Amino acid sequence: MLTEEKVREILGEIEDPILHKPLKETGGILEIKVKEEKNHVSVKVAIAKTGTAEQIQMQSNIVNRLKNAGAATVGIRFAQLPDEVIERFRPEGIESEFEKLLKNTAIIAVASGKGGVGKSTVSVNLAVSLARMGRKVGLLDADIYGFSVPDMMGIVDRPVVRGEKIIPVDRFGVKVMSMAFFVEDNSPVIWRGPMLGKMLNNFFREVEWGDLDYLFLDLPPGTGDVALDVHQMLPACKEIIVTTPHPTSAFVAARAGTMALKTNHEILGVIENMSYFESRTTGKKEYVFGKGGGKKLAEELGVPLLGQIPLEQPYWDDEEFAPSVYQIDHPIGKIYFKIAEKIDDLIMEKEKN
Ligand SMILES: Nc1ncnc2c1ncn2[C@@H]1O[C@H](COP(=O)(O)OP(=O)(O)OP(=O)(O)O)[C@@H](O)[C@H]1O
Repeated sequence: MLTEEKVREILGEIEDPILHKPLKETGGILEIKVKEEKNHVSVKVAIAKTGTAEQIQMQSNIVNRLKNAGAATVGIRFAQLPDEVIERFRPEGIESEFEKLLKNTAIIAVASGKGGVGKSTVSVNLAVSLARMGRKVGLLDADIYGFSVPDMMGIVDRPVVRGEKIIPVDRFGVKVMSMAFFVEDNSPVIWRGPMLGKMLNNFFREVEWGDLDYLFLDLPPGTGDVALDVHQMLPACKEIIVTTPHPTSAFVAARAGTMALKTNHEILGVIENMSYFESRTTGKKEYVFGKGGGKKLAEELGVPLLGQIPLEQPYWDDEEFAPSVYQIDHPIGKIYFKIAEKIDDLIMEKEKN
């Protein structure tokens, strides 16, 4: 008759197929139950990667060994080891999904000083424009309290969970993840700093982003905890600063820029939003929110002014309703496309050097 101790001893010697360490070292034995009357053993083990061919091999190895030791029947459940355990045991040369993402993807945080200047609108439209160019693009709505990306893109679907990973929602060819997907009925998120950092971490590590050329992060406005977390978590992250032409907006945005520079993050450039209103009938431009804020900010930070976006709403399209996505043939859609091309050139240039 098999005892729990004996089962533990047998399982303990079996190696995690990815980490090549025995389960007794990885802490991968989660549960052992022995039903004496039926001589049935059921176990739950955690391994570095579930759903692989190696898991199936390991499963038959466990069954064989336990049956050889006297079990009549064996039941096995698999779970995923926590990321921190995997990191501790990861053999040299094997990259985590997160490391791969950091290495192969241009991560671009879109920041602003003041709220309401159009940071989310800019993030969404840059992501969509790069996807229109044929790039593989992700967009993480890191504005955890003030999430708005899914609504702006007209997303009604919710992400699905596959294995241990969350699959982002695809919209206009962009893989989107947002806190909005995890709260009900637009209720407020009432969290403190550390929880926000943890959520951000989950968004990077537990979302199946796949291969991406670009991952845009729509940061919360200002220089708070989340912006700081992003800078610390993603050392290679680049930044785009959004401002309106108003001097105050540019003055406050400069602080977000300074924060990026102080934490050694490169700023790709400045985008001035709500730059002017252009009359359809006369073609006359009116500088409703003042003039020159974007140019001044770009000069101050020593970076290019990537573009100026006038005031206008997208065309409303009943079939593909997305309140803040400018169509490809919309005058503003064309401006975004040009800015996206500039960003792509800048990134390609840097890759070459
Ligand atoms: N160029 C534009 N023309 C007209 N409306 C615009 C333009 N850009 C943004 N808006 C509108 O301005 C409002 C604020 O934009 P958005 O939510 O993108 O700003 P934000 O800086 O991300 O705000 P928050 O601080 O809430 O994150 C939205 O209603 C948006 O539709």
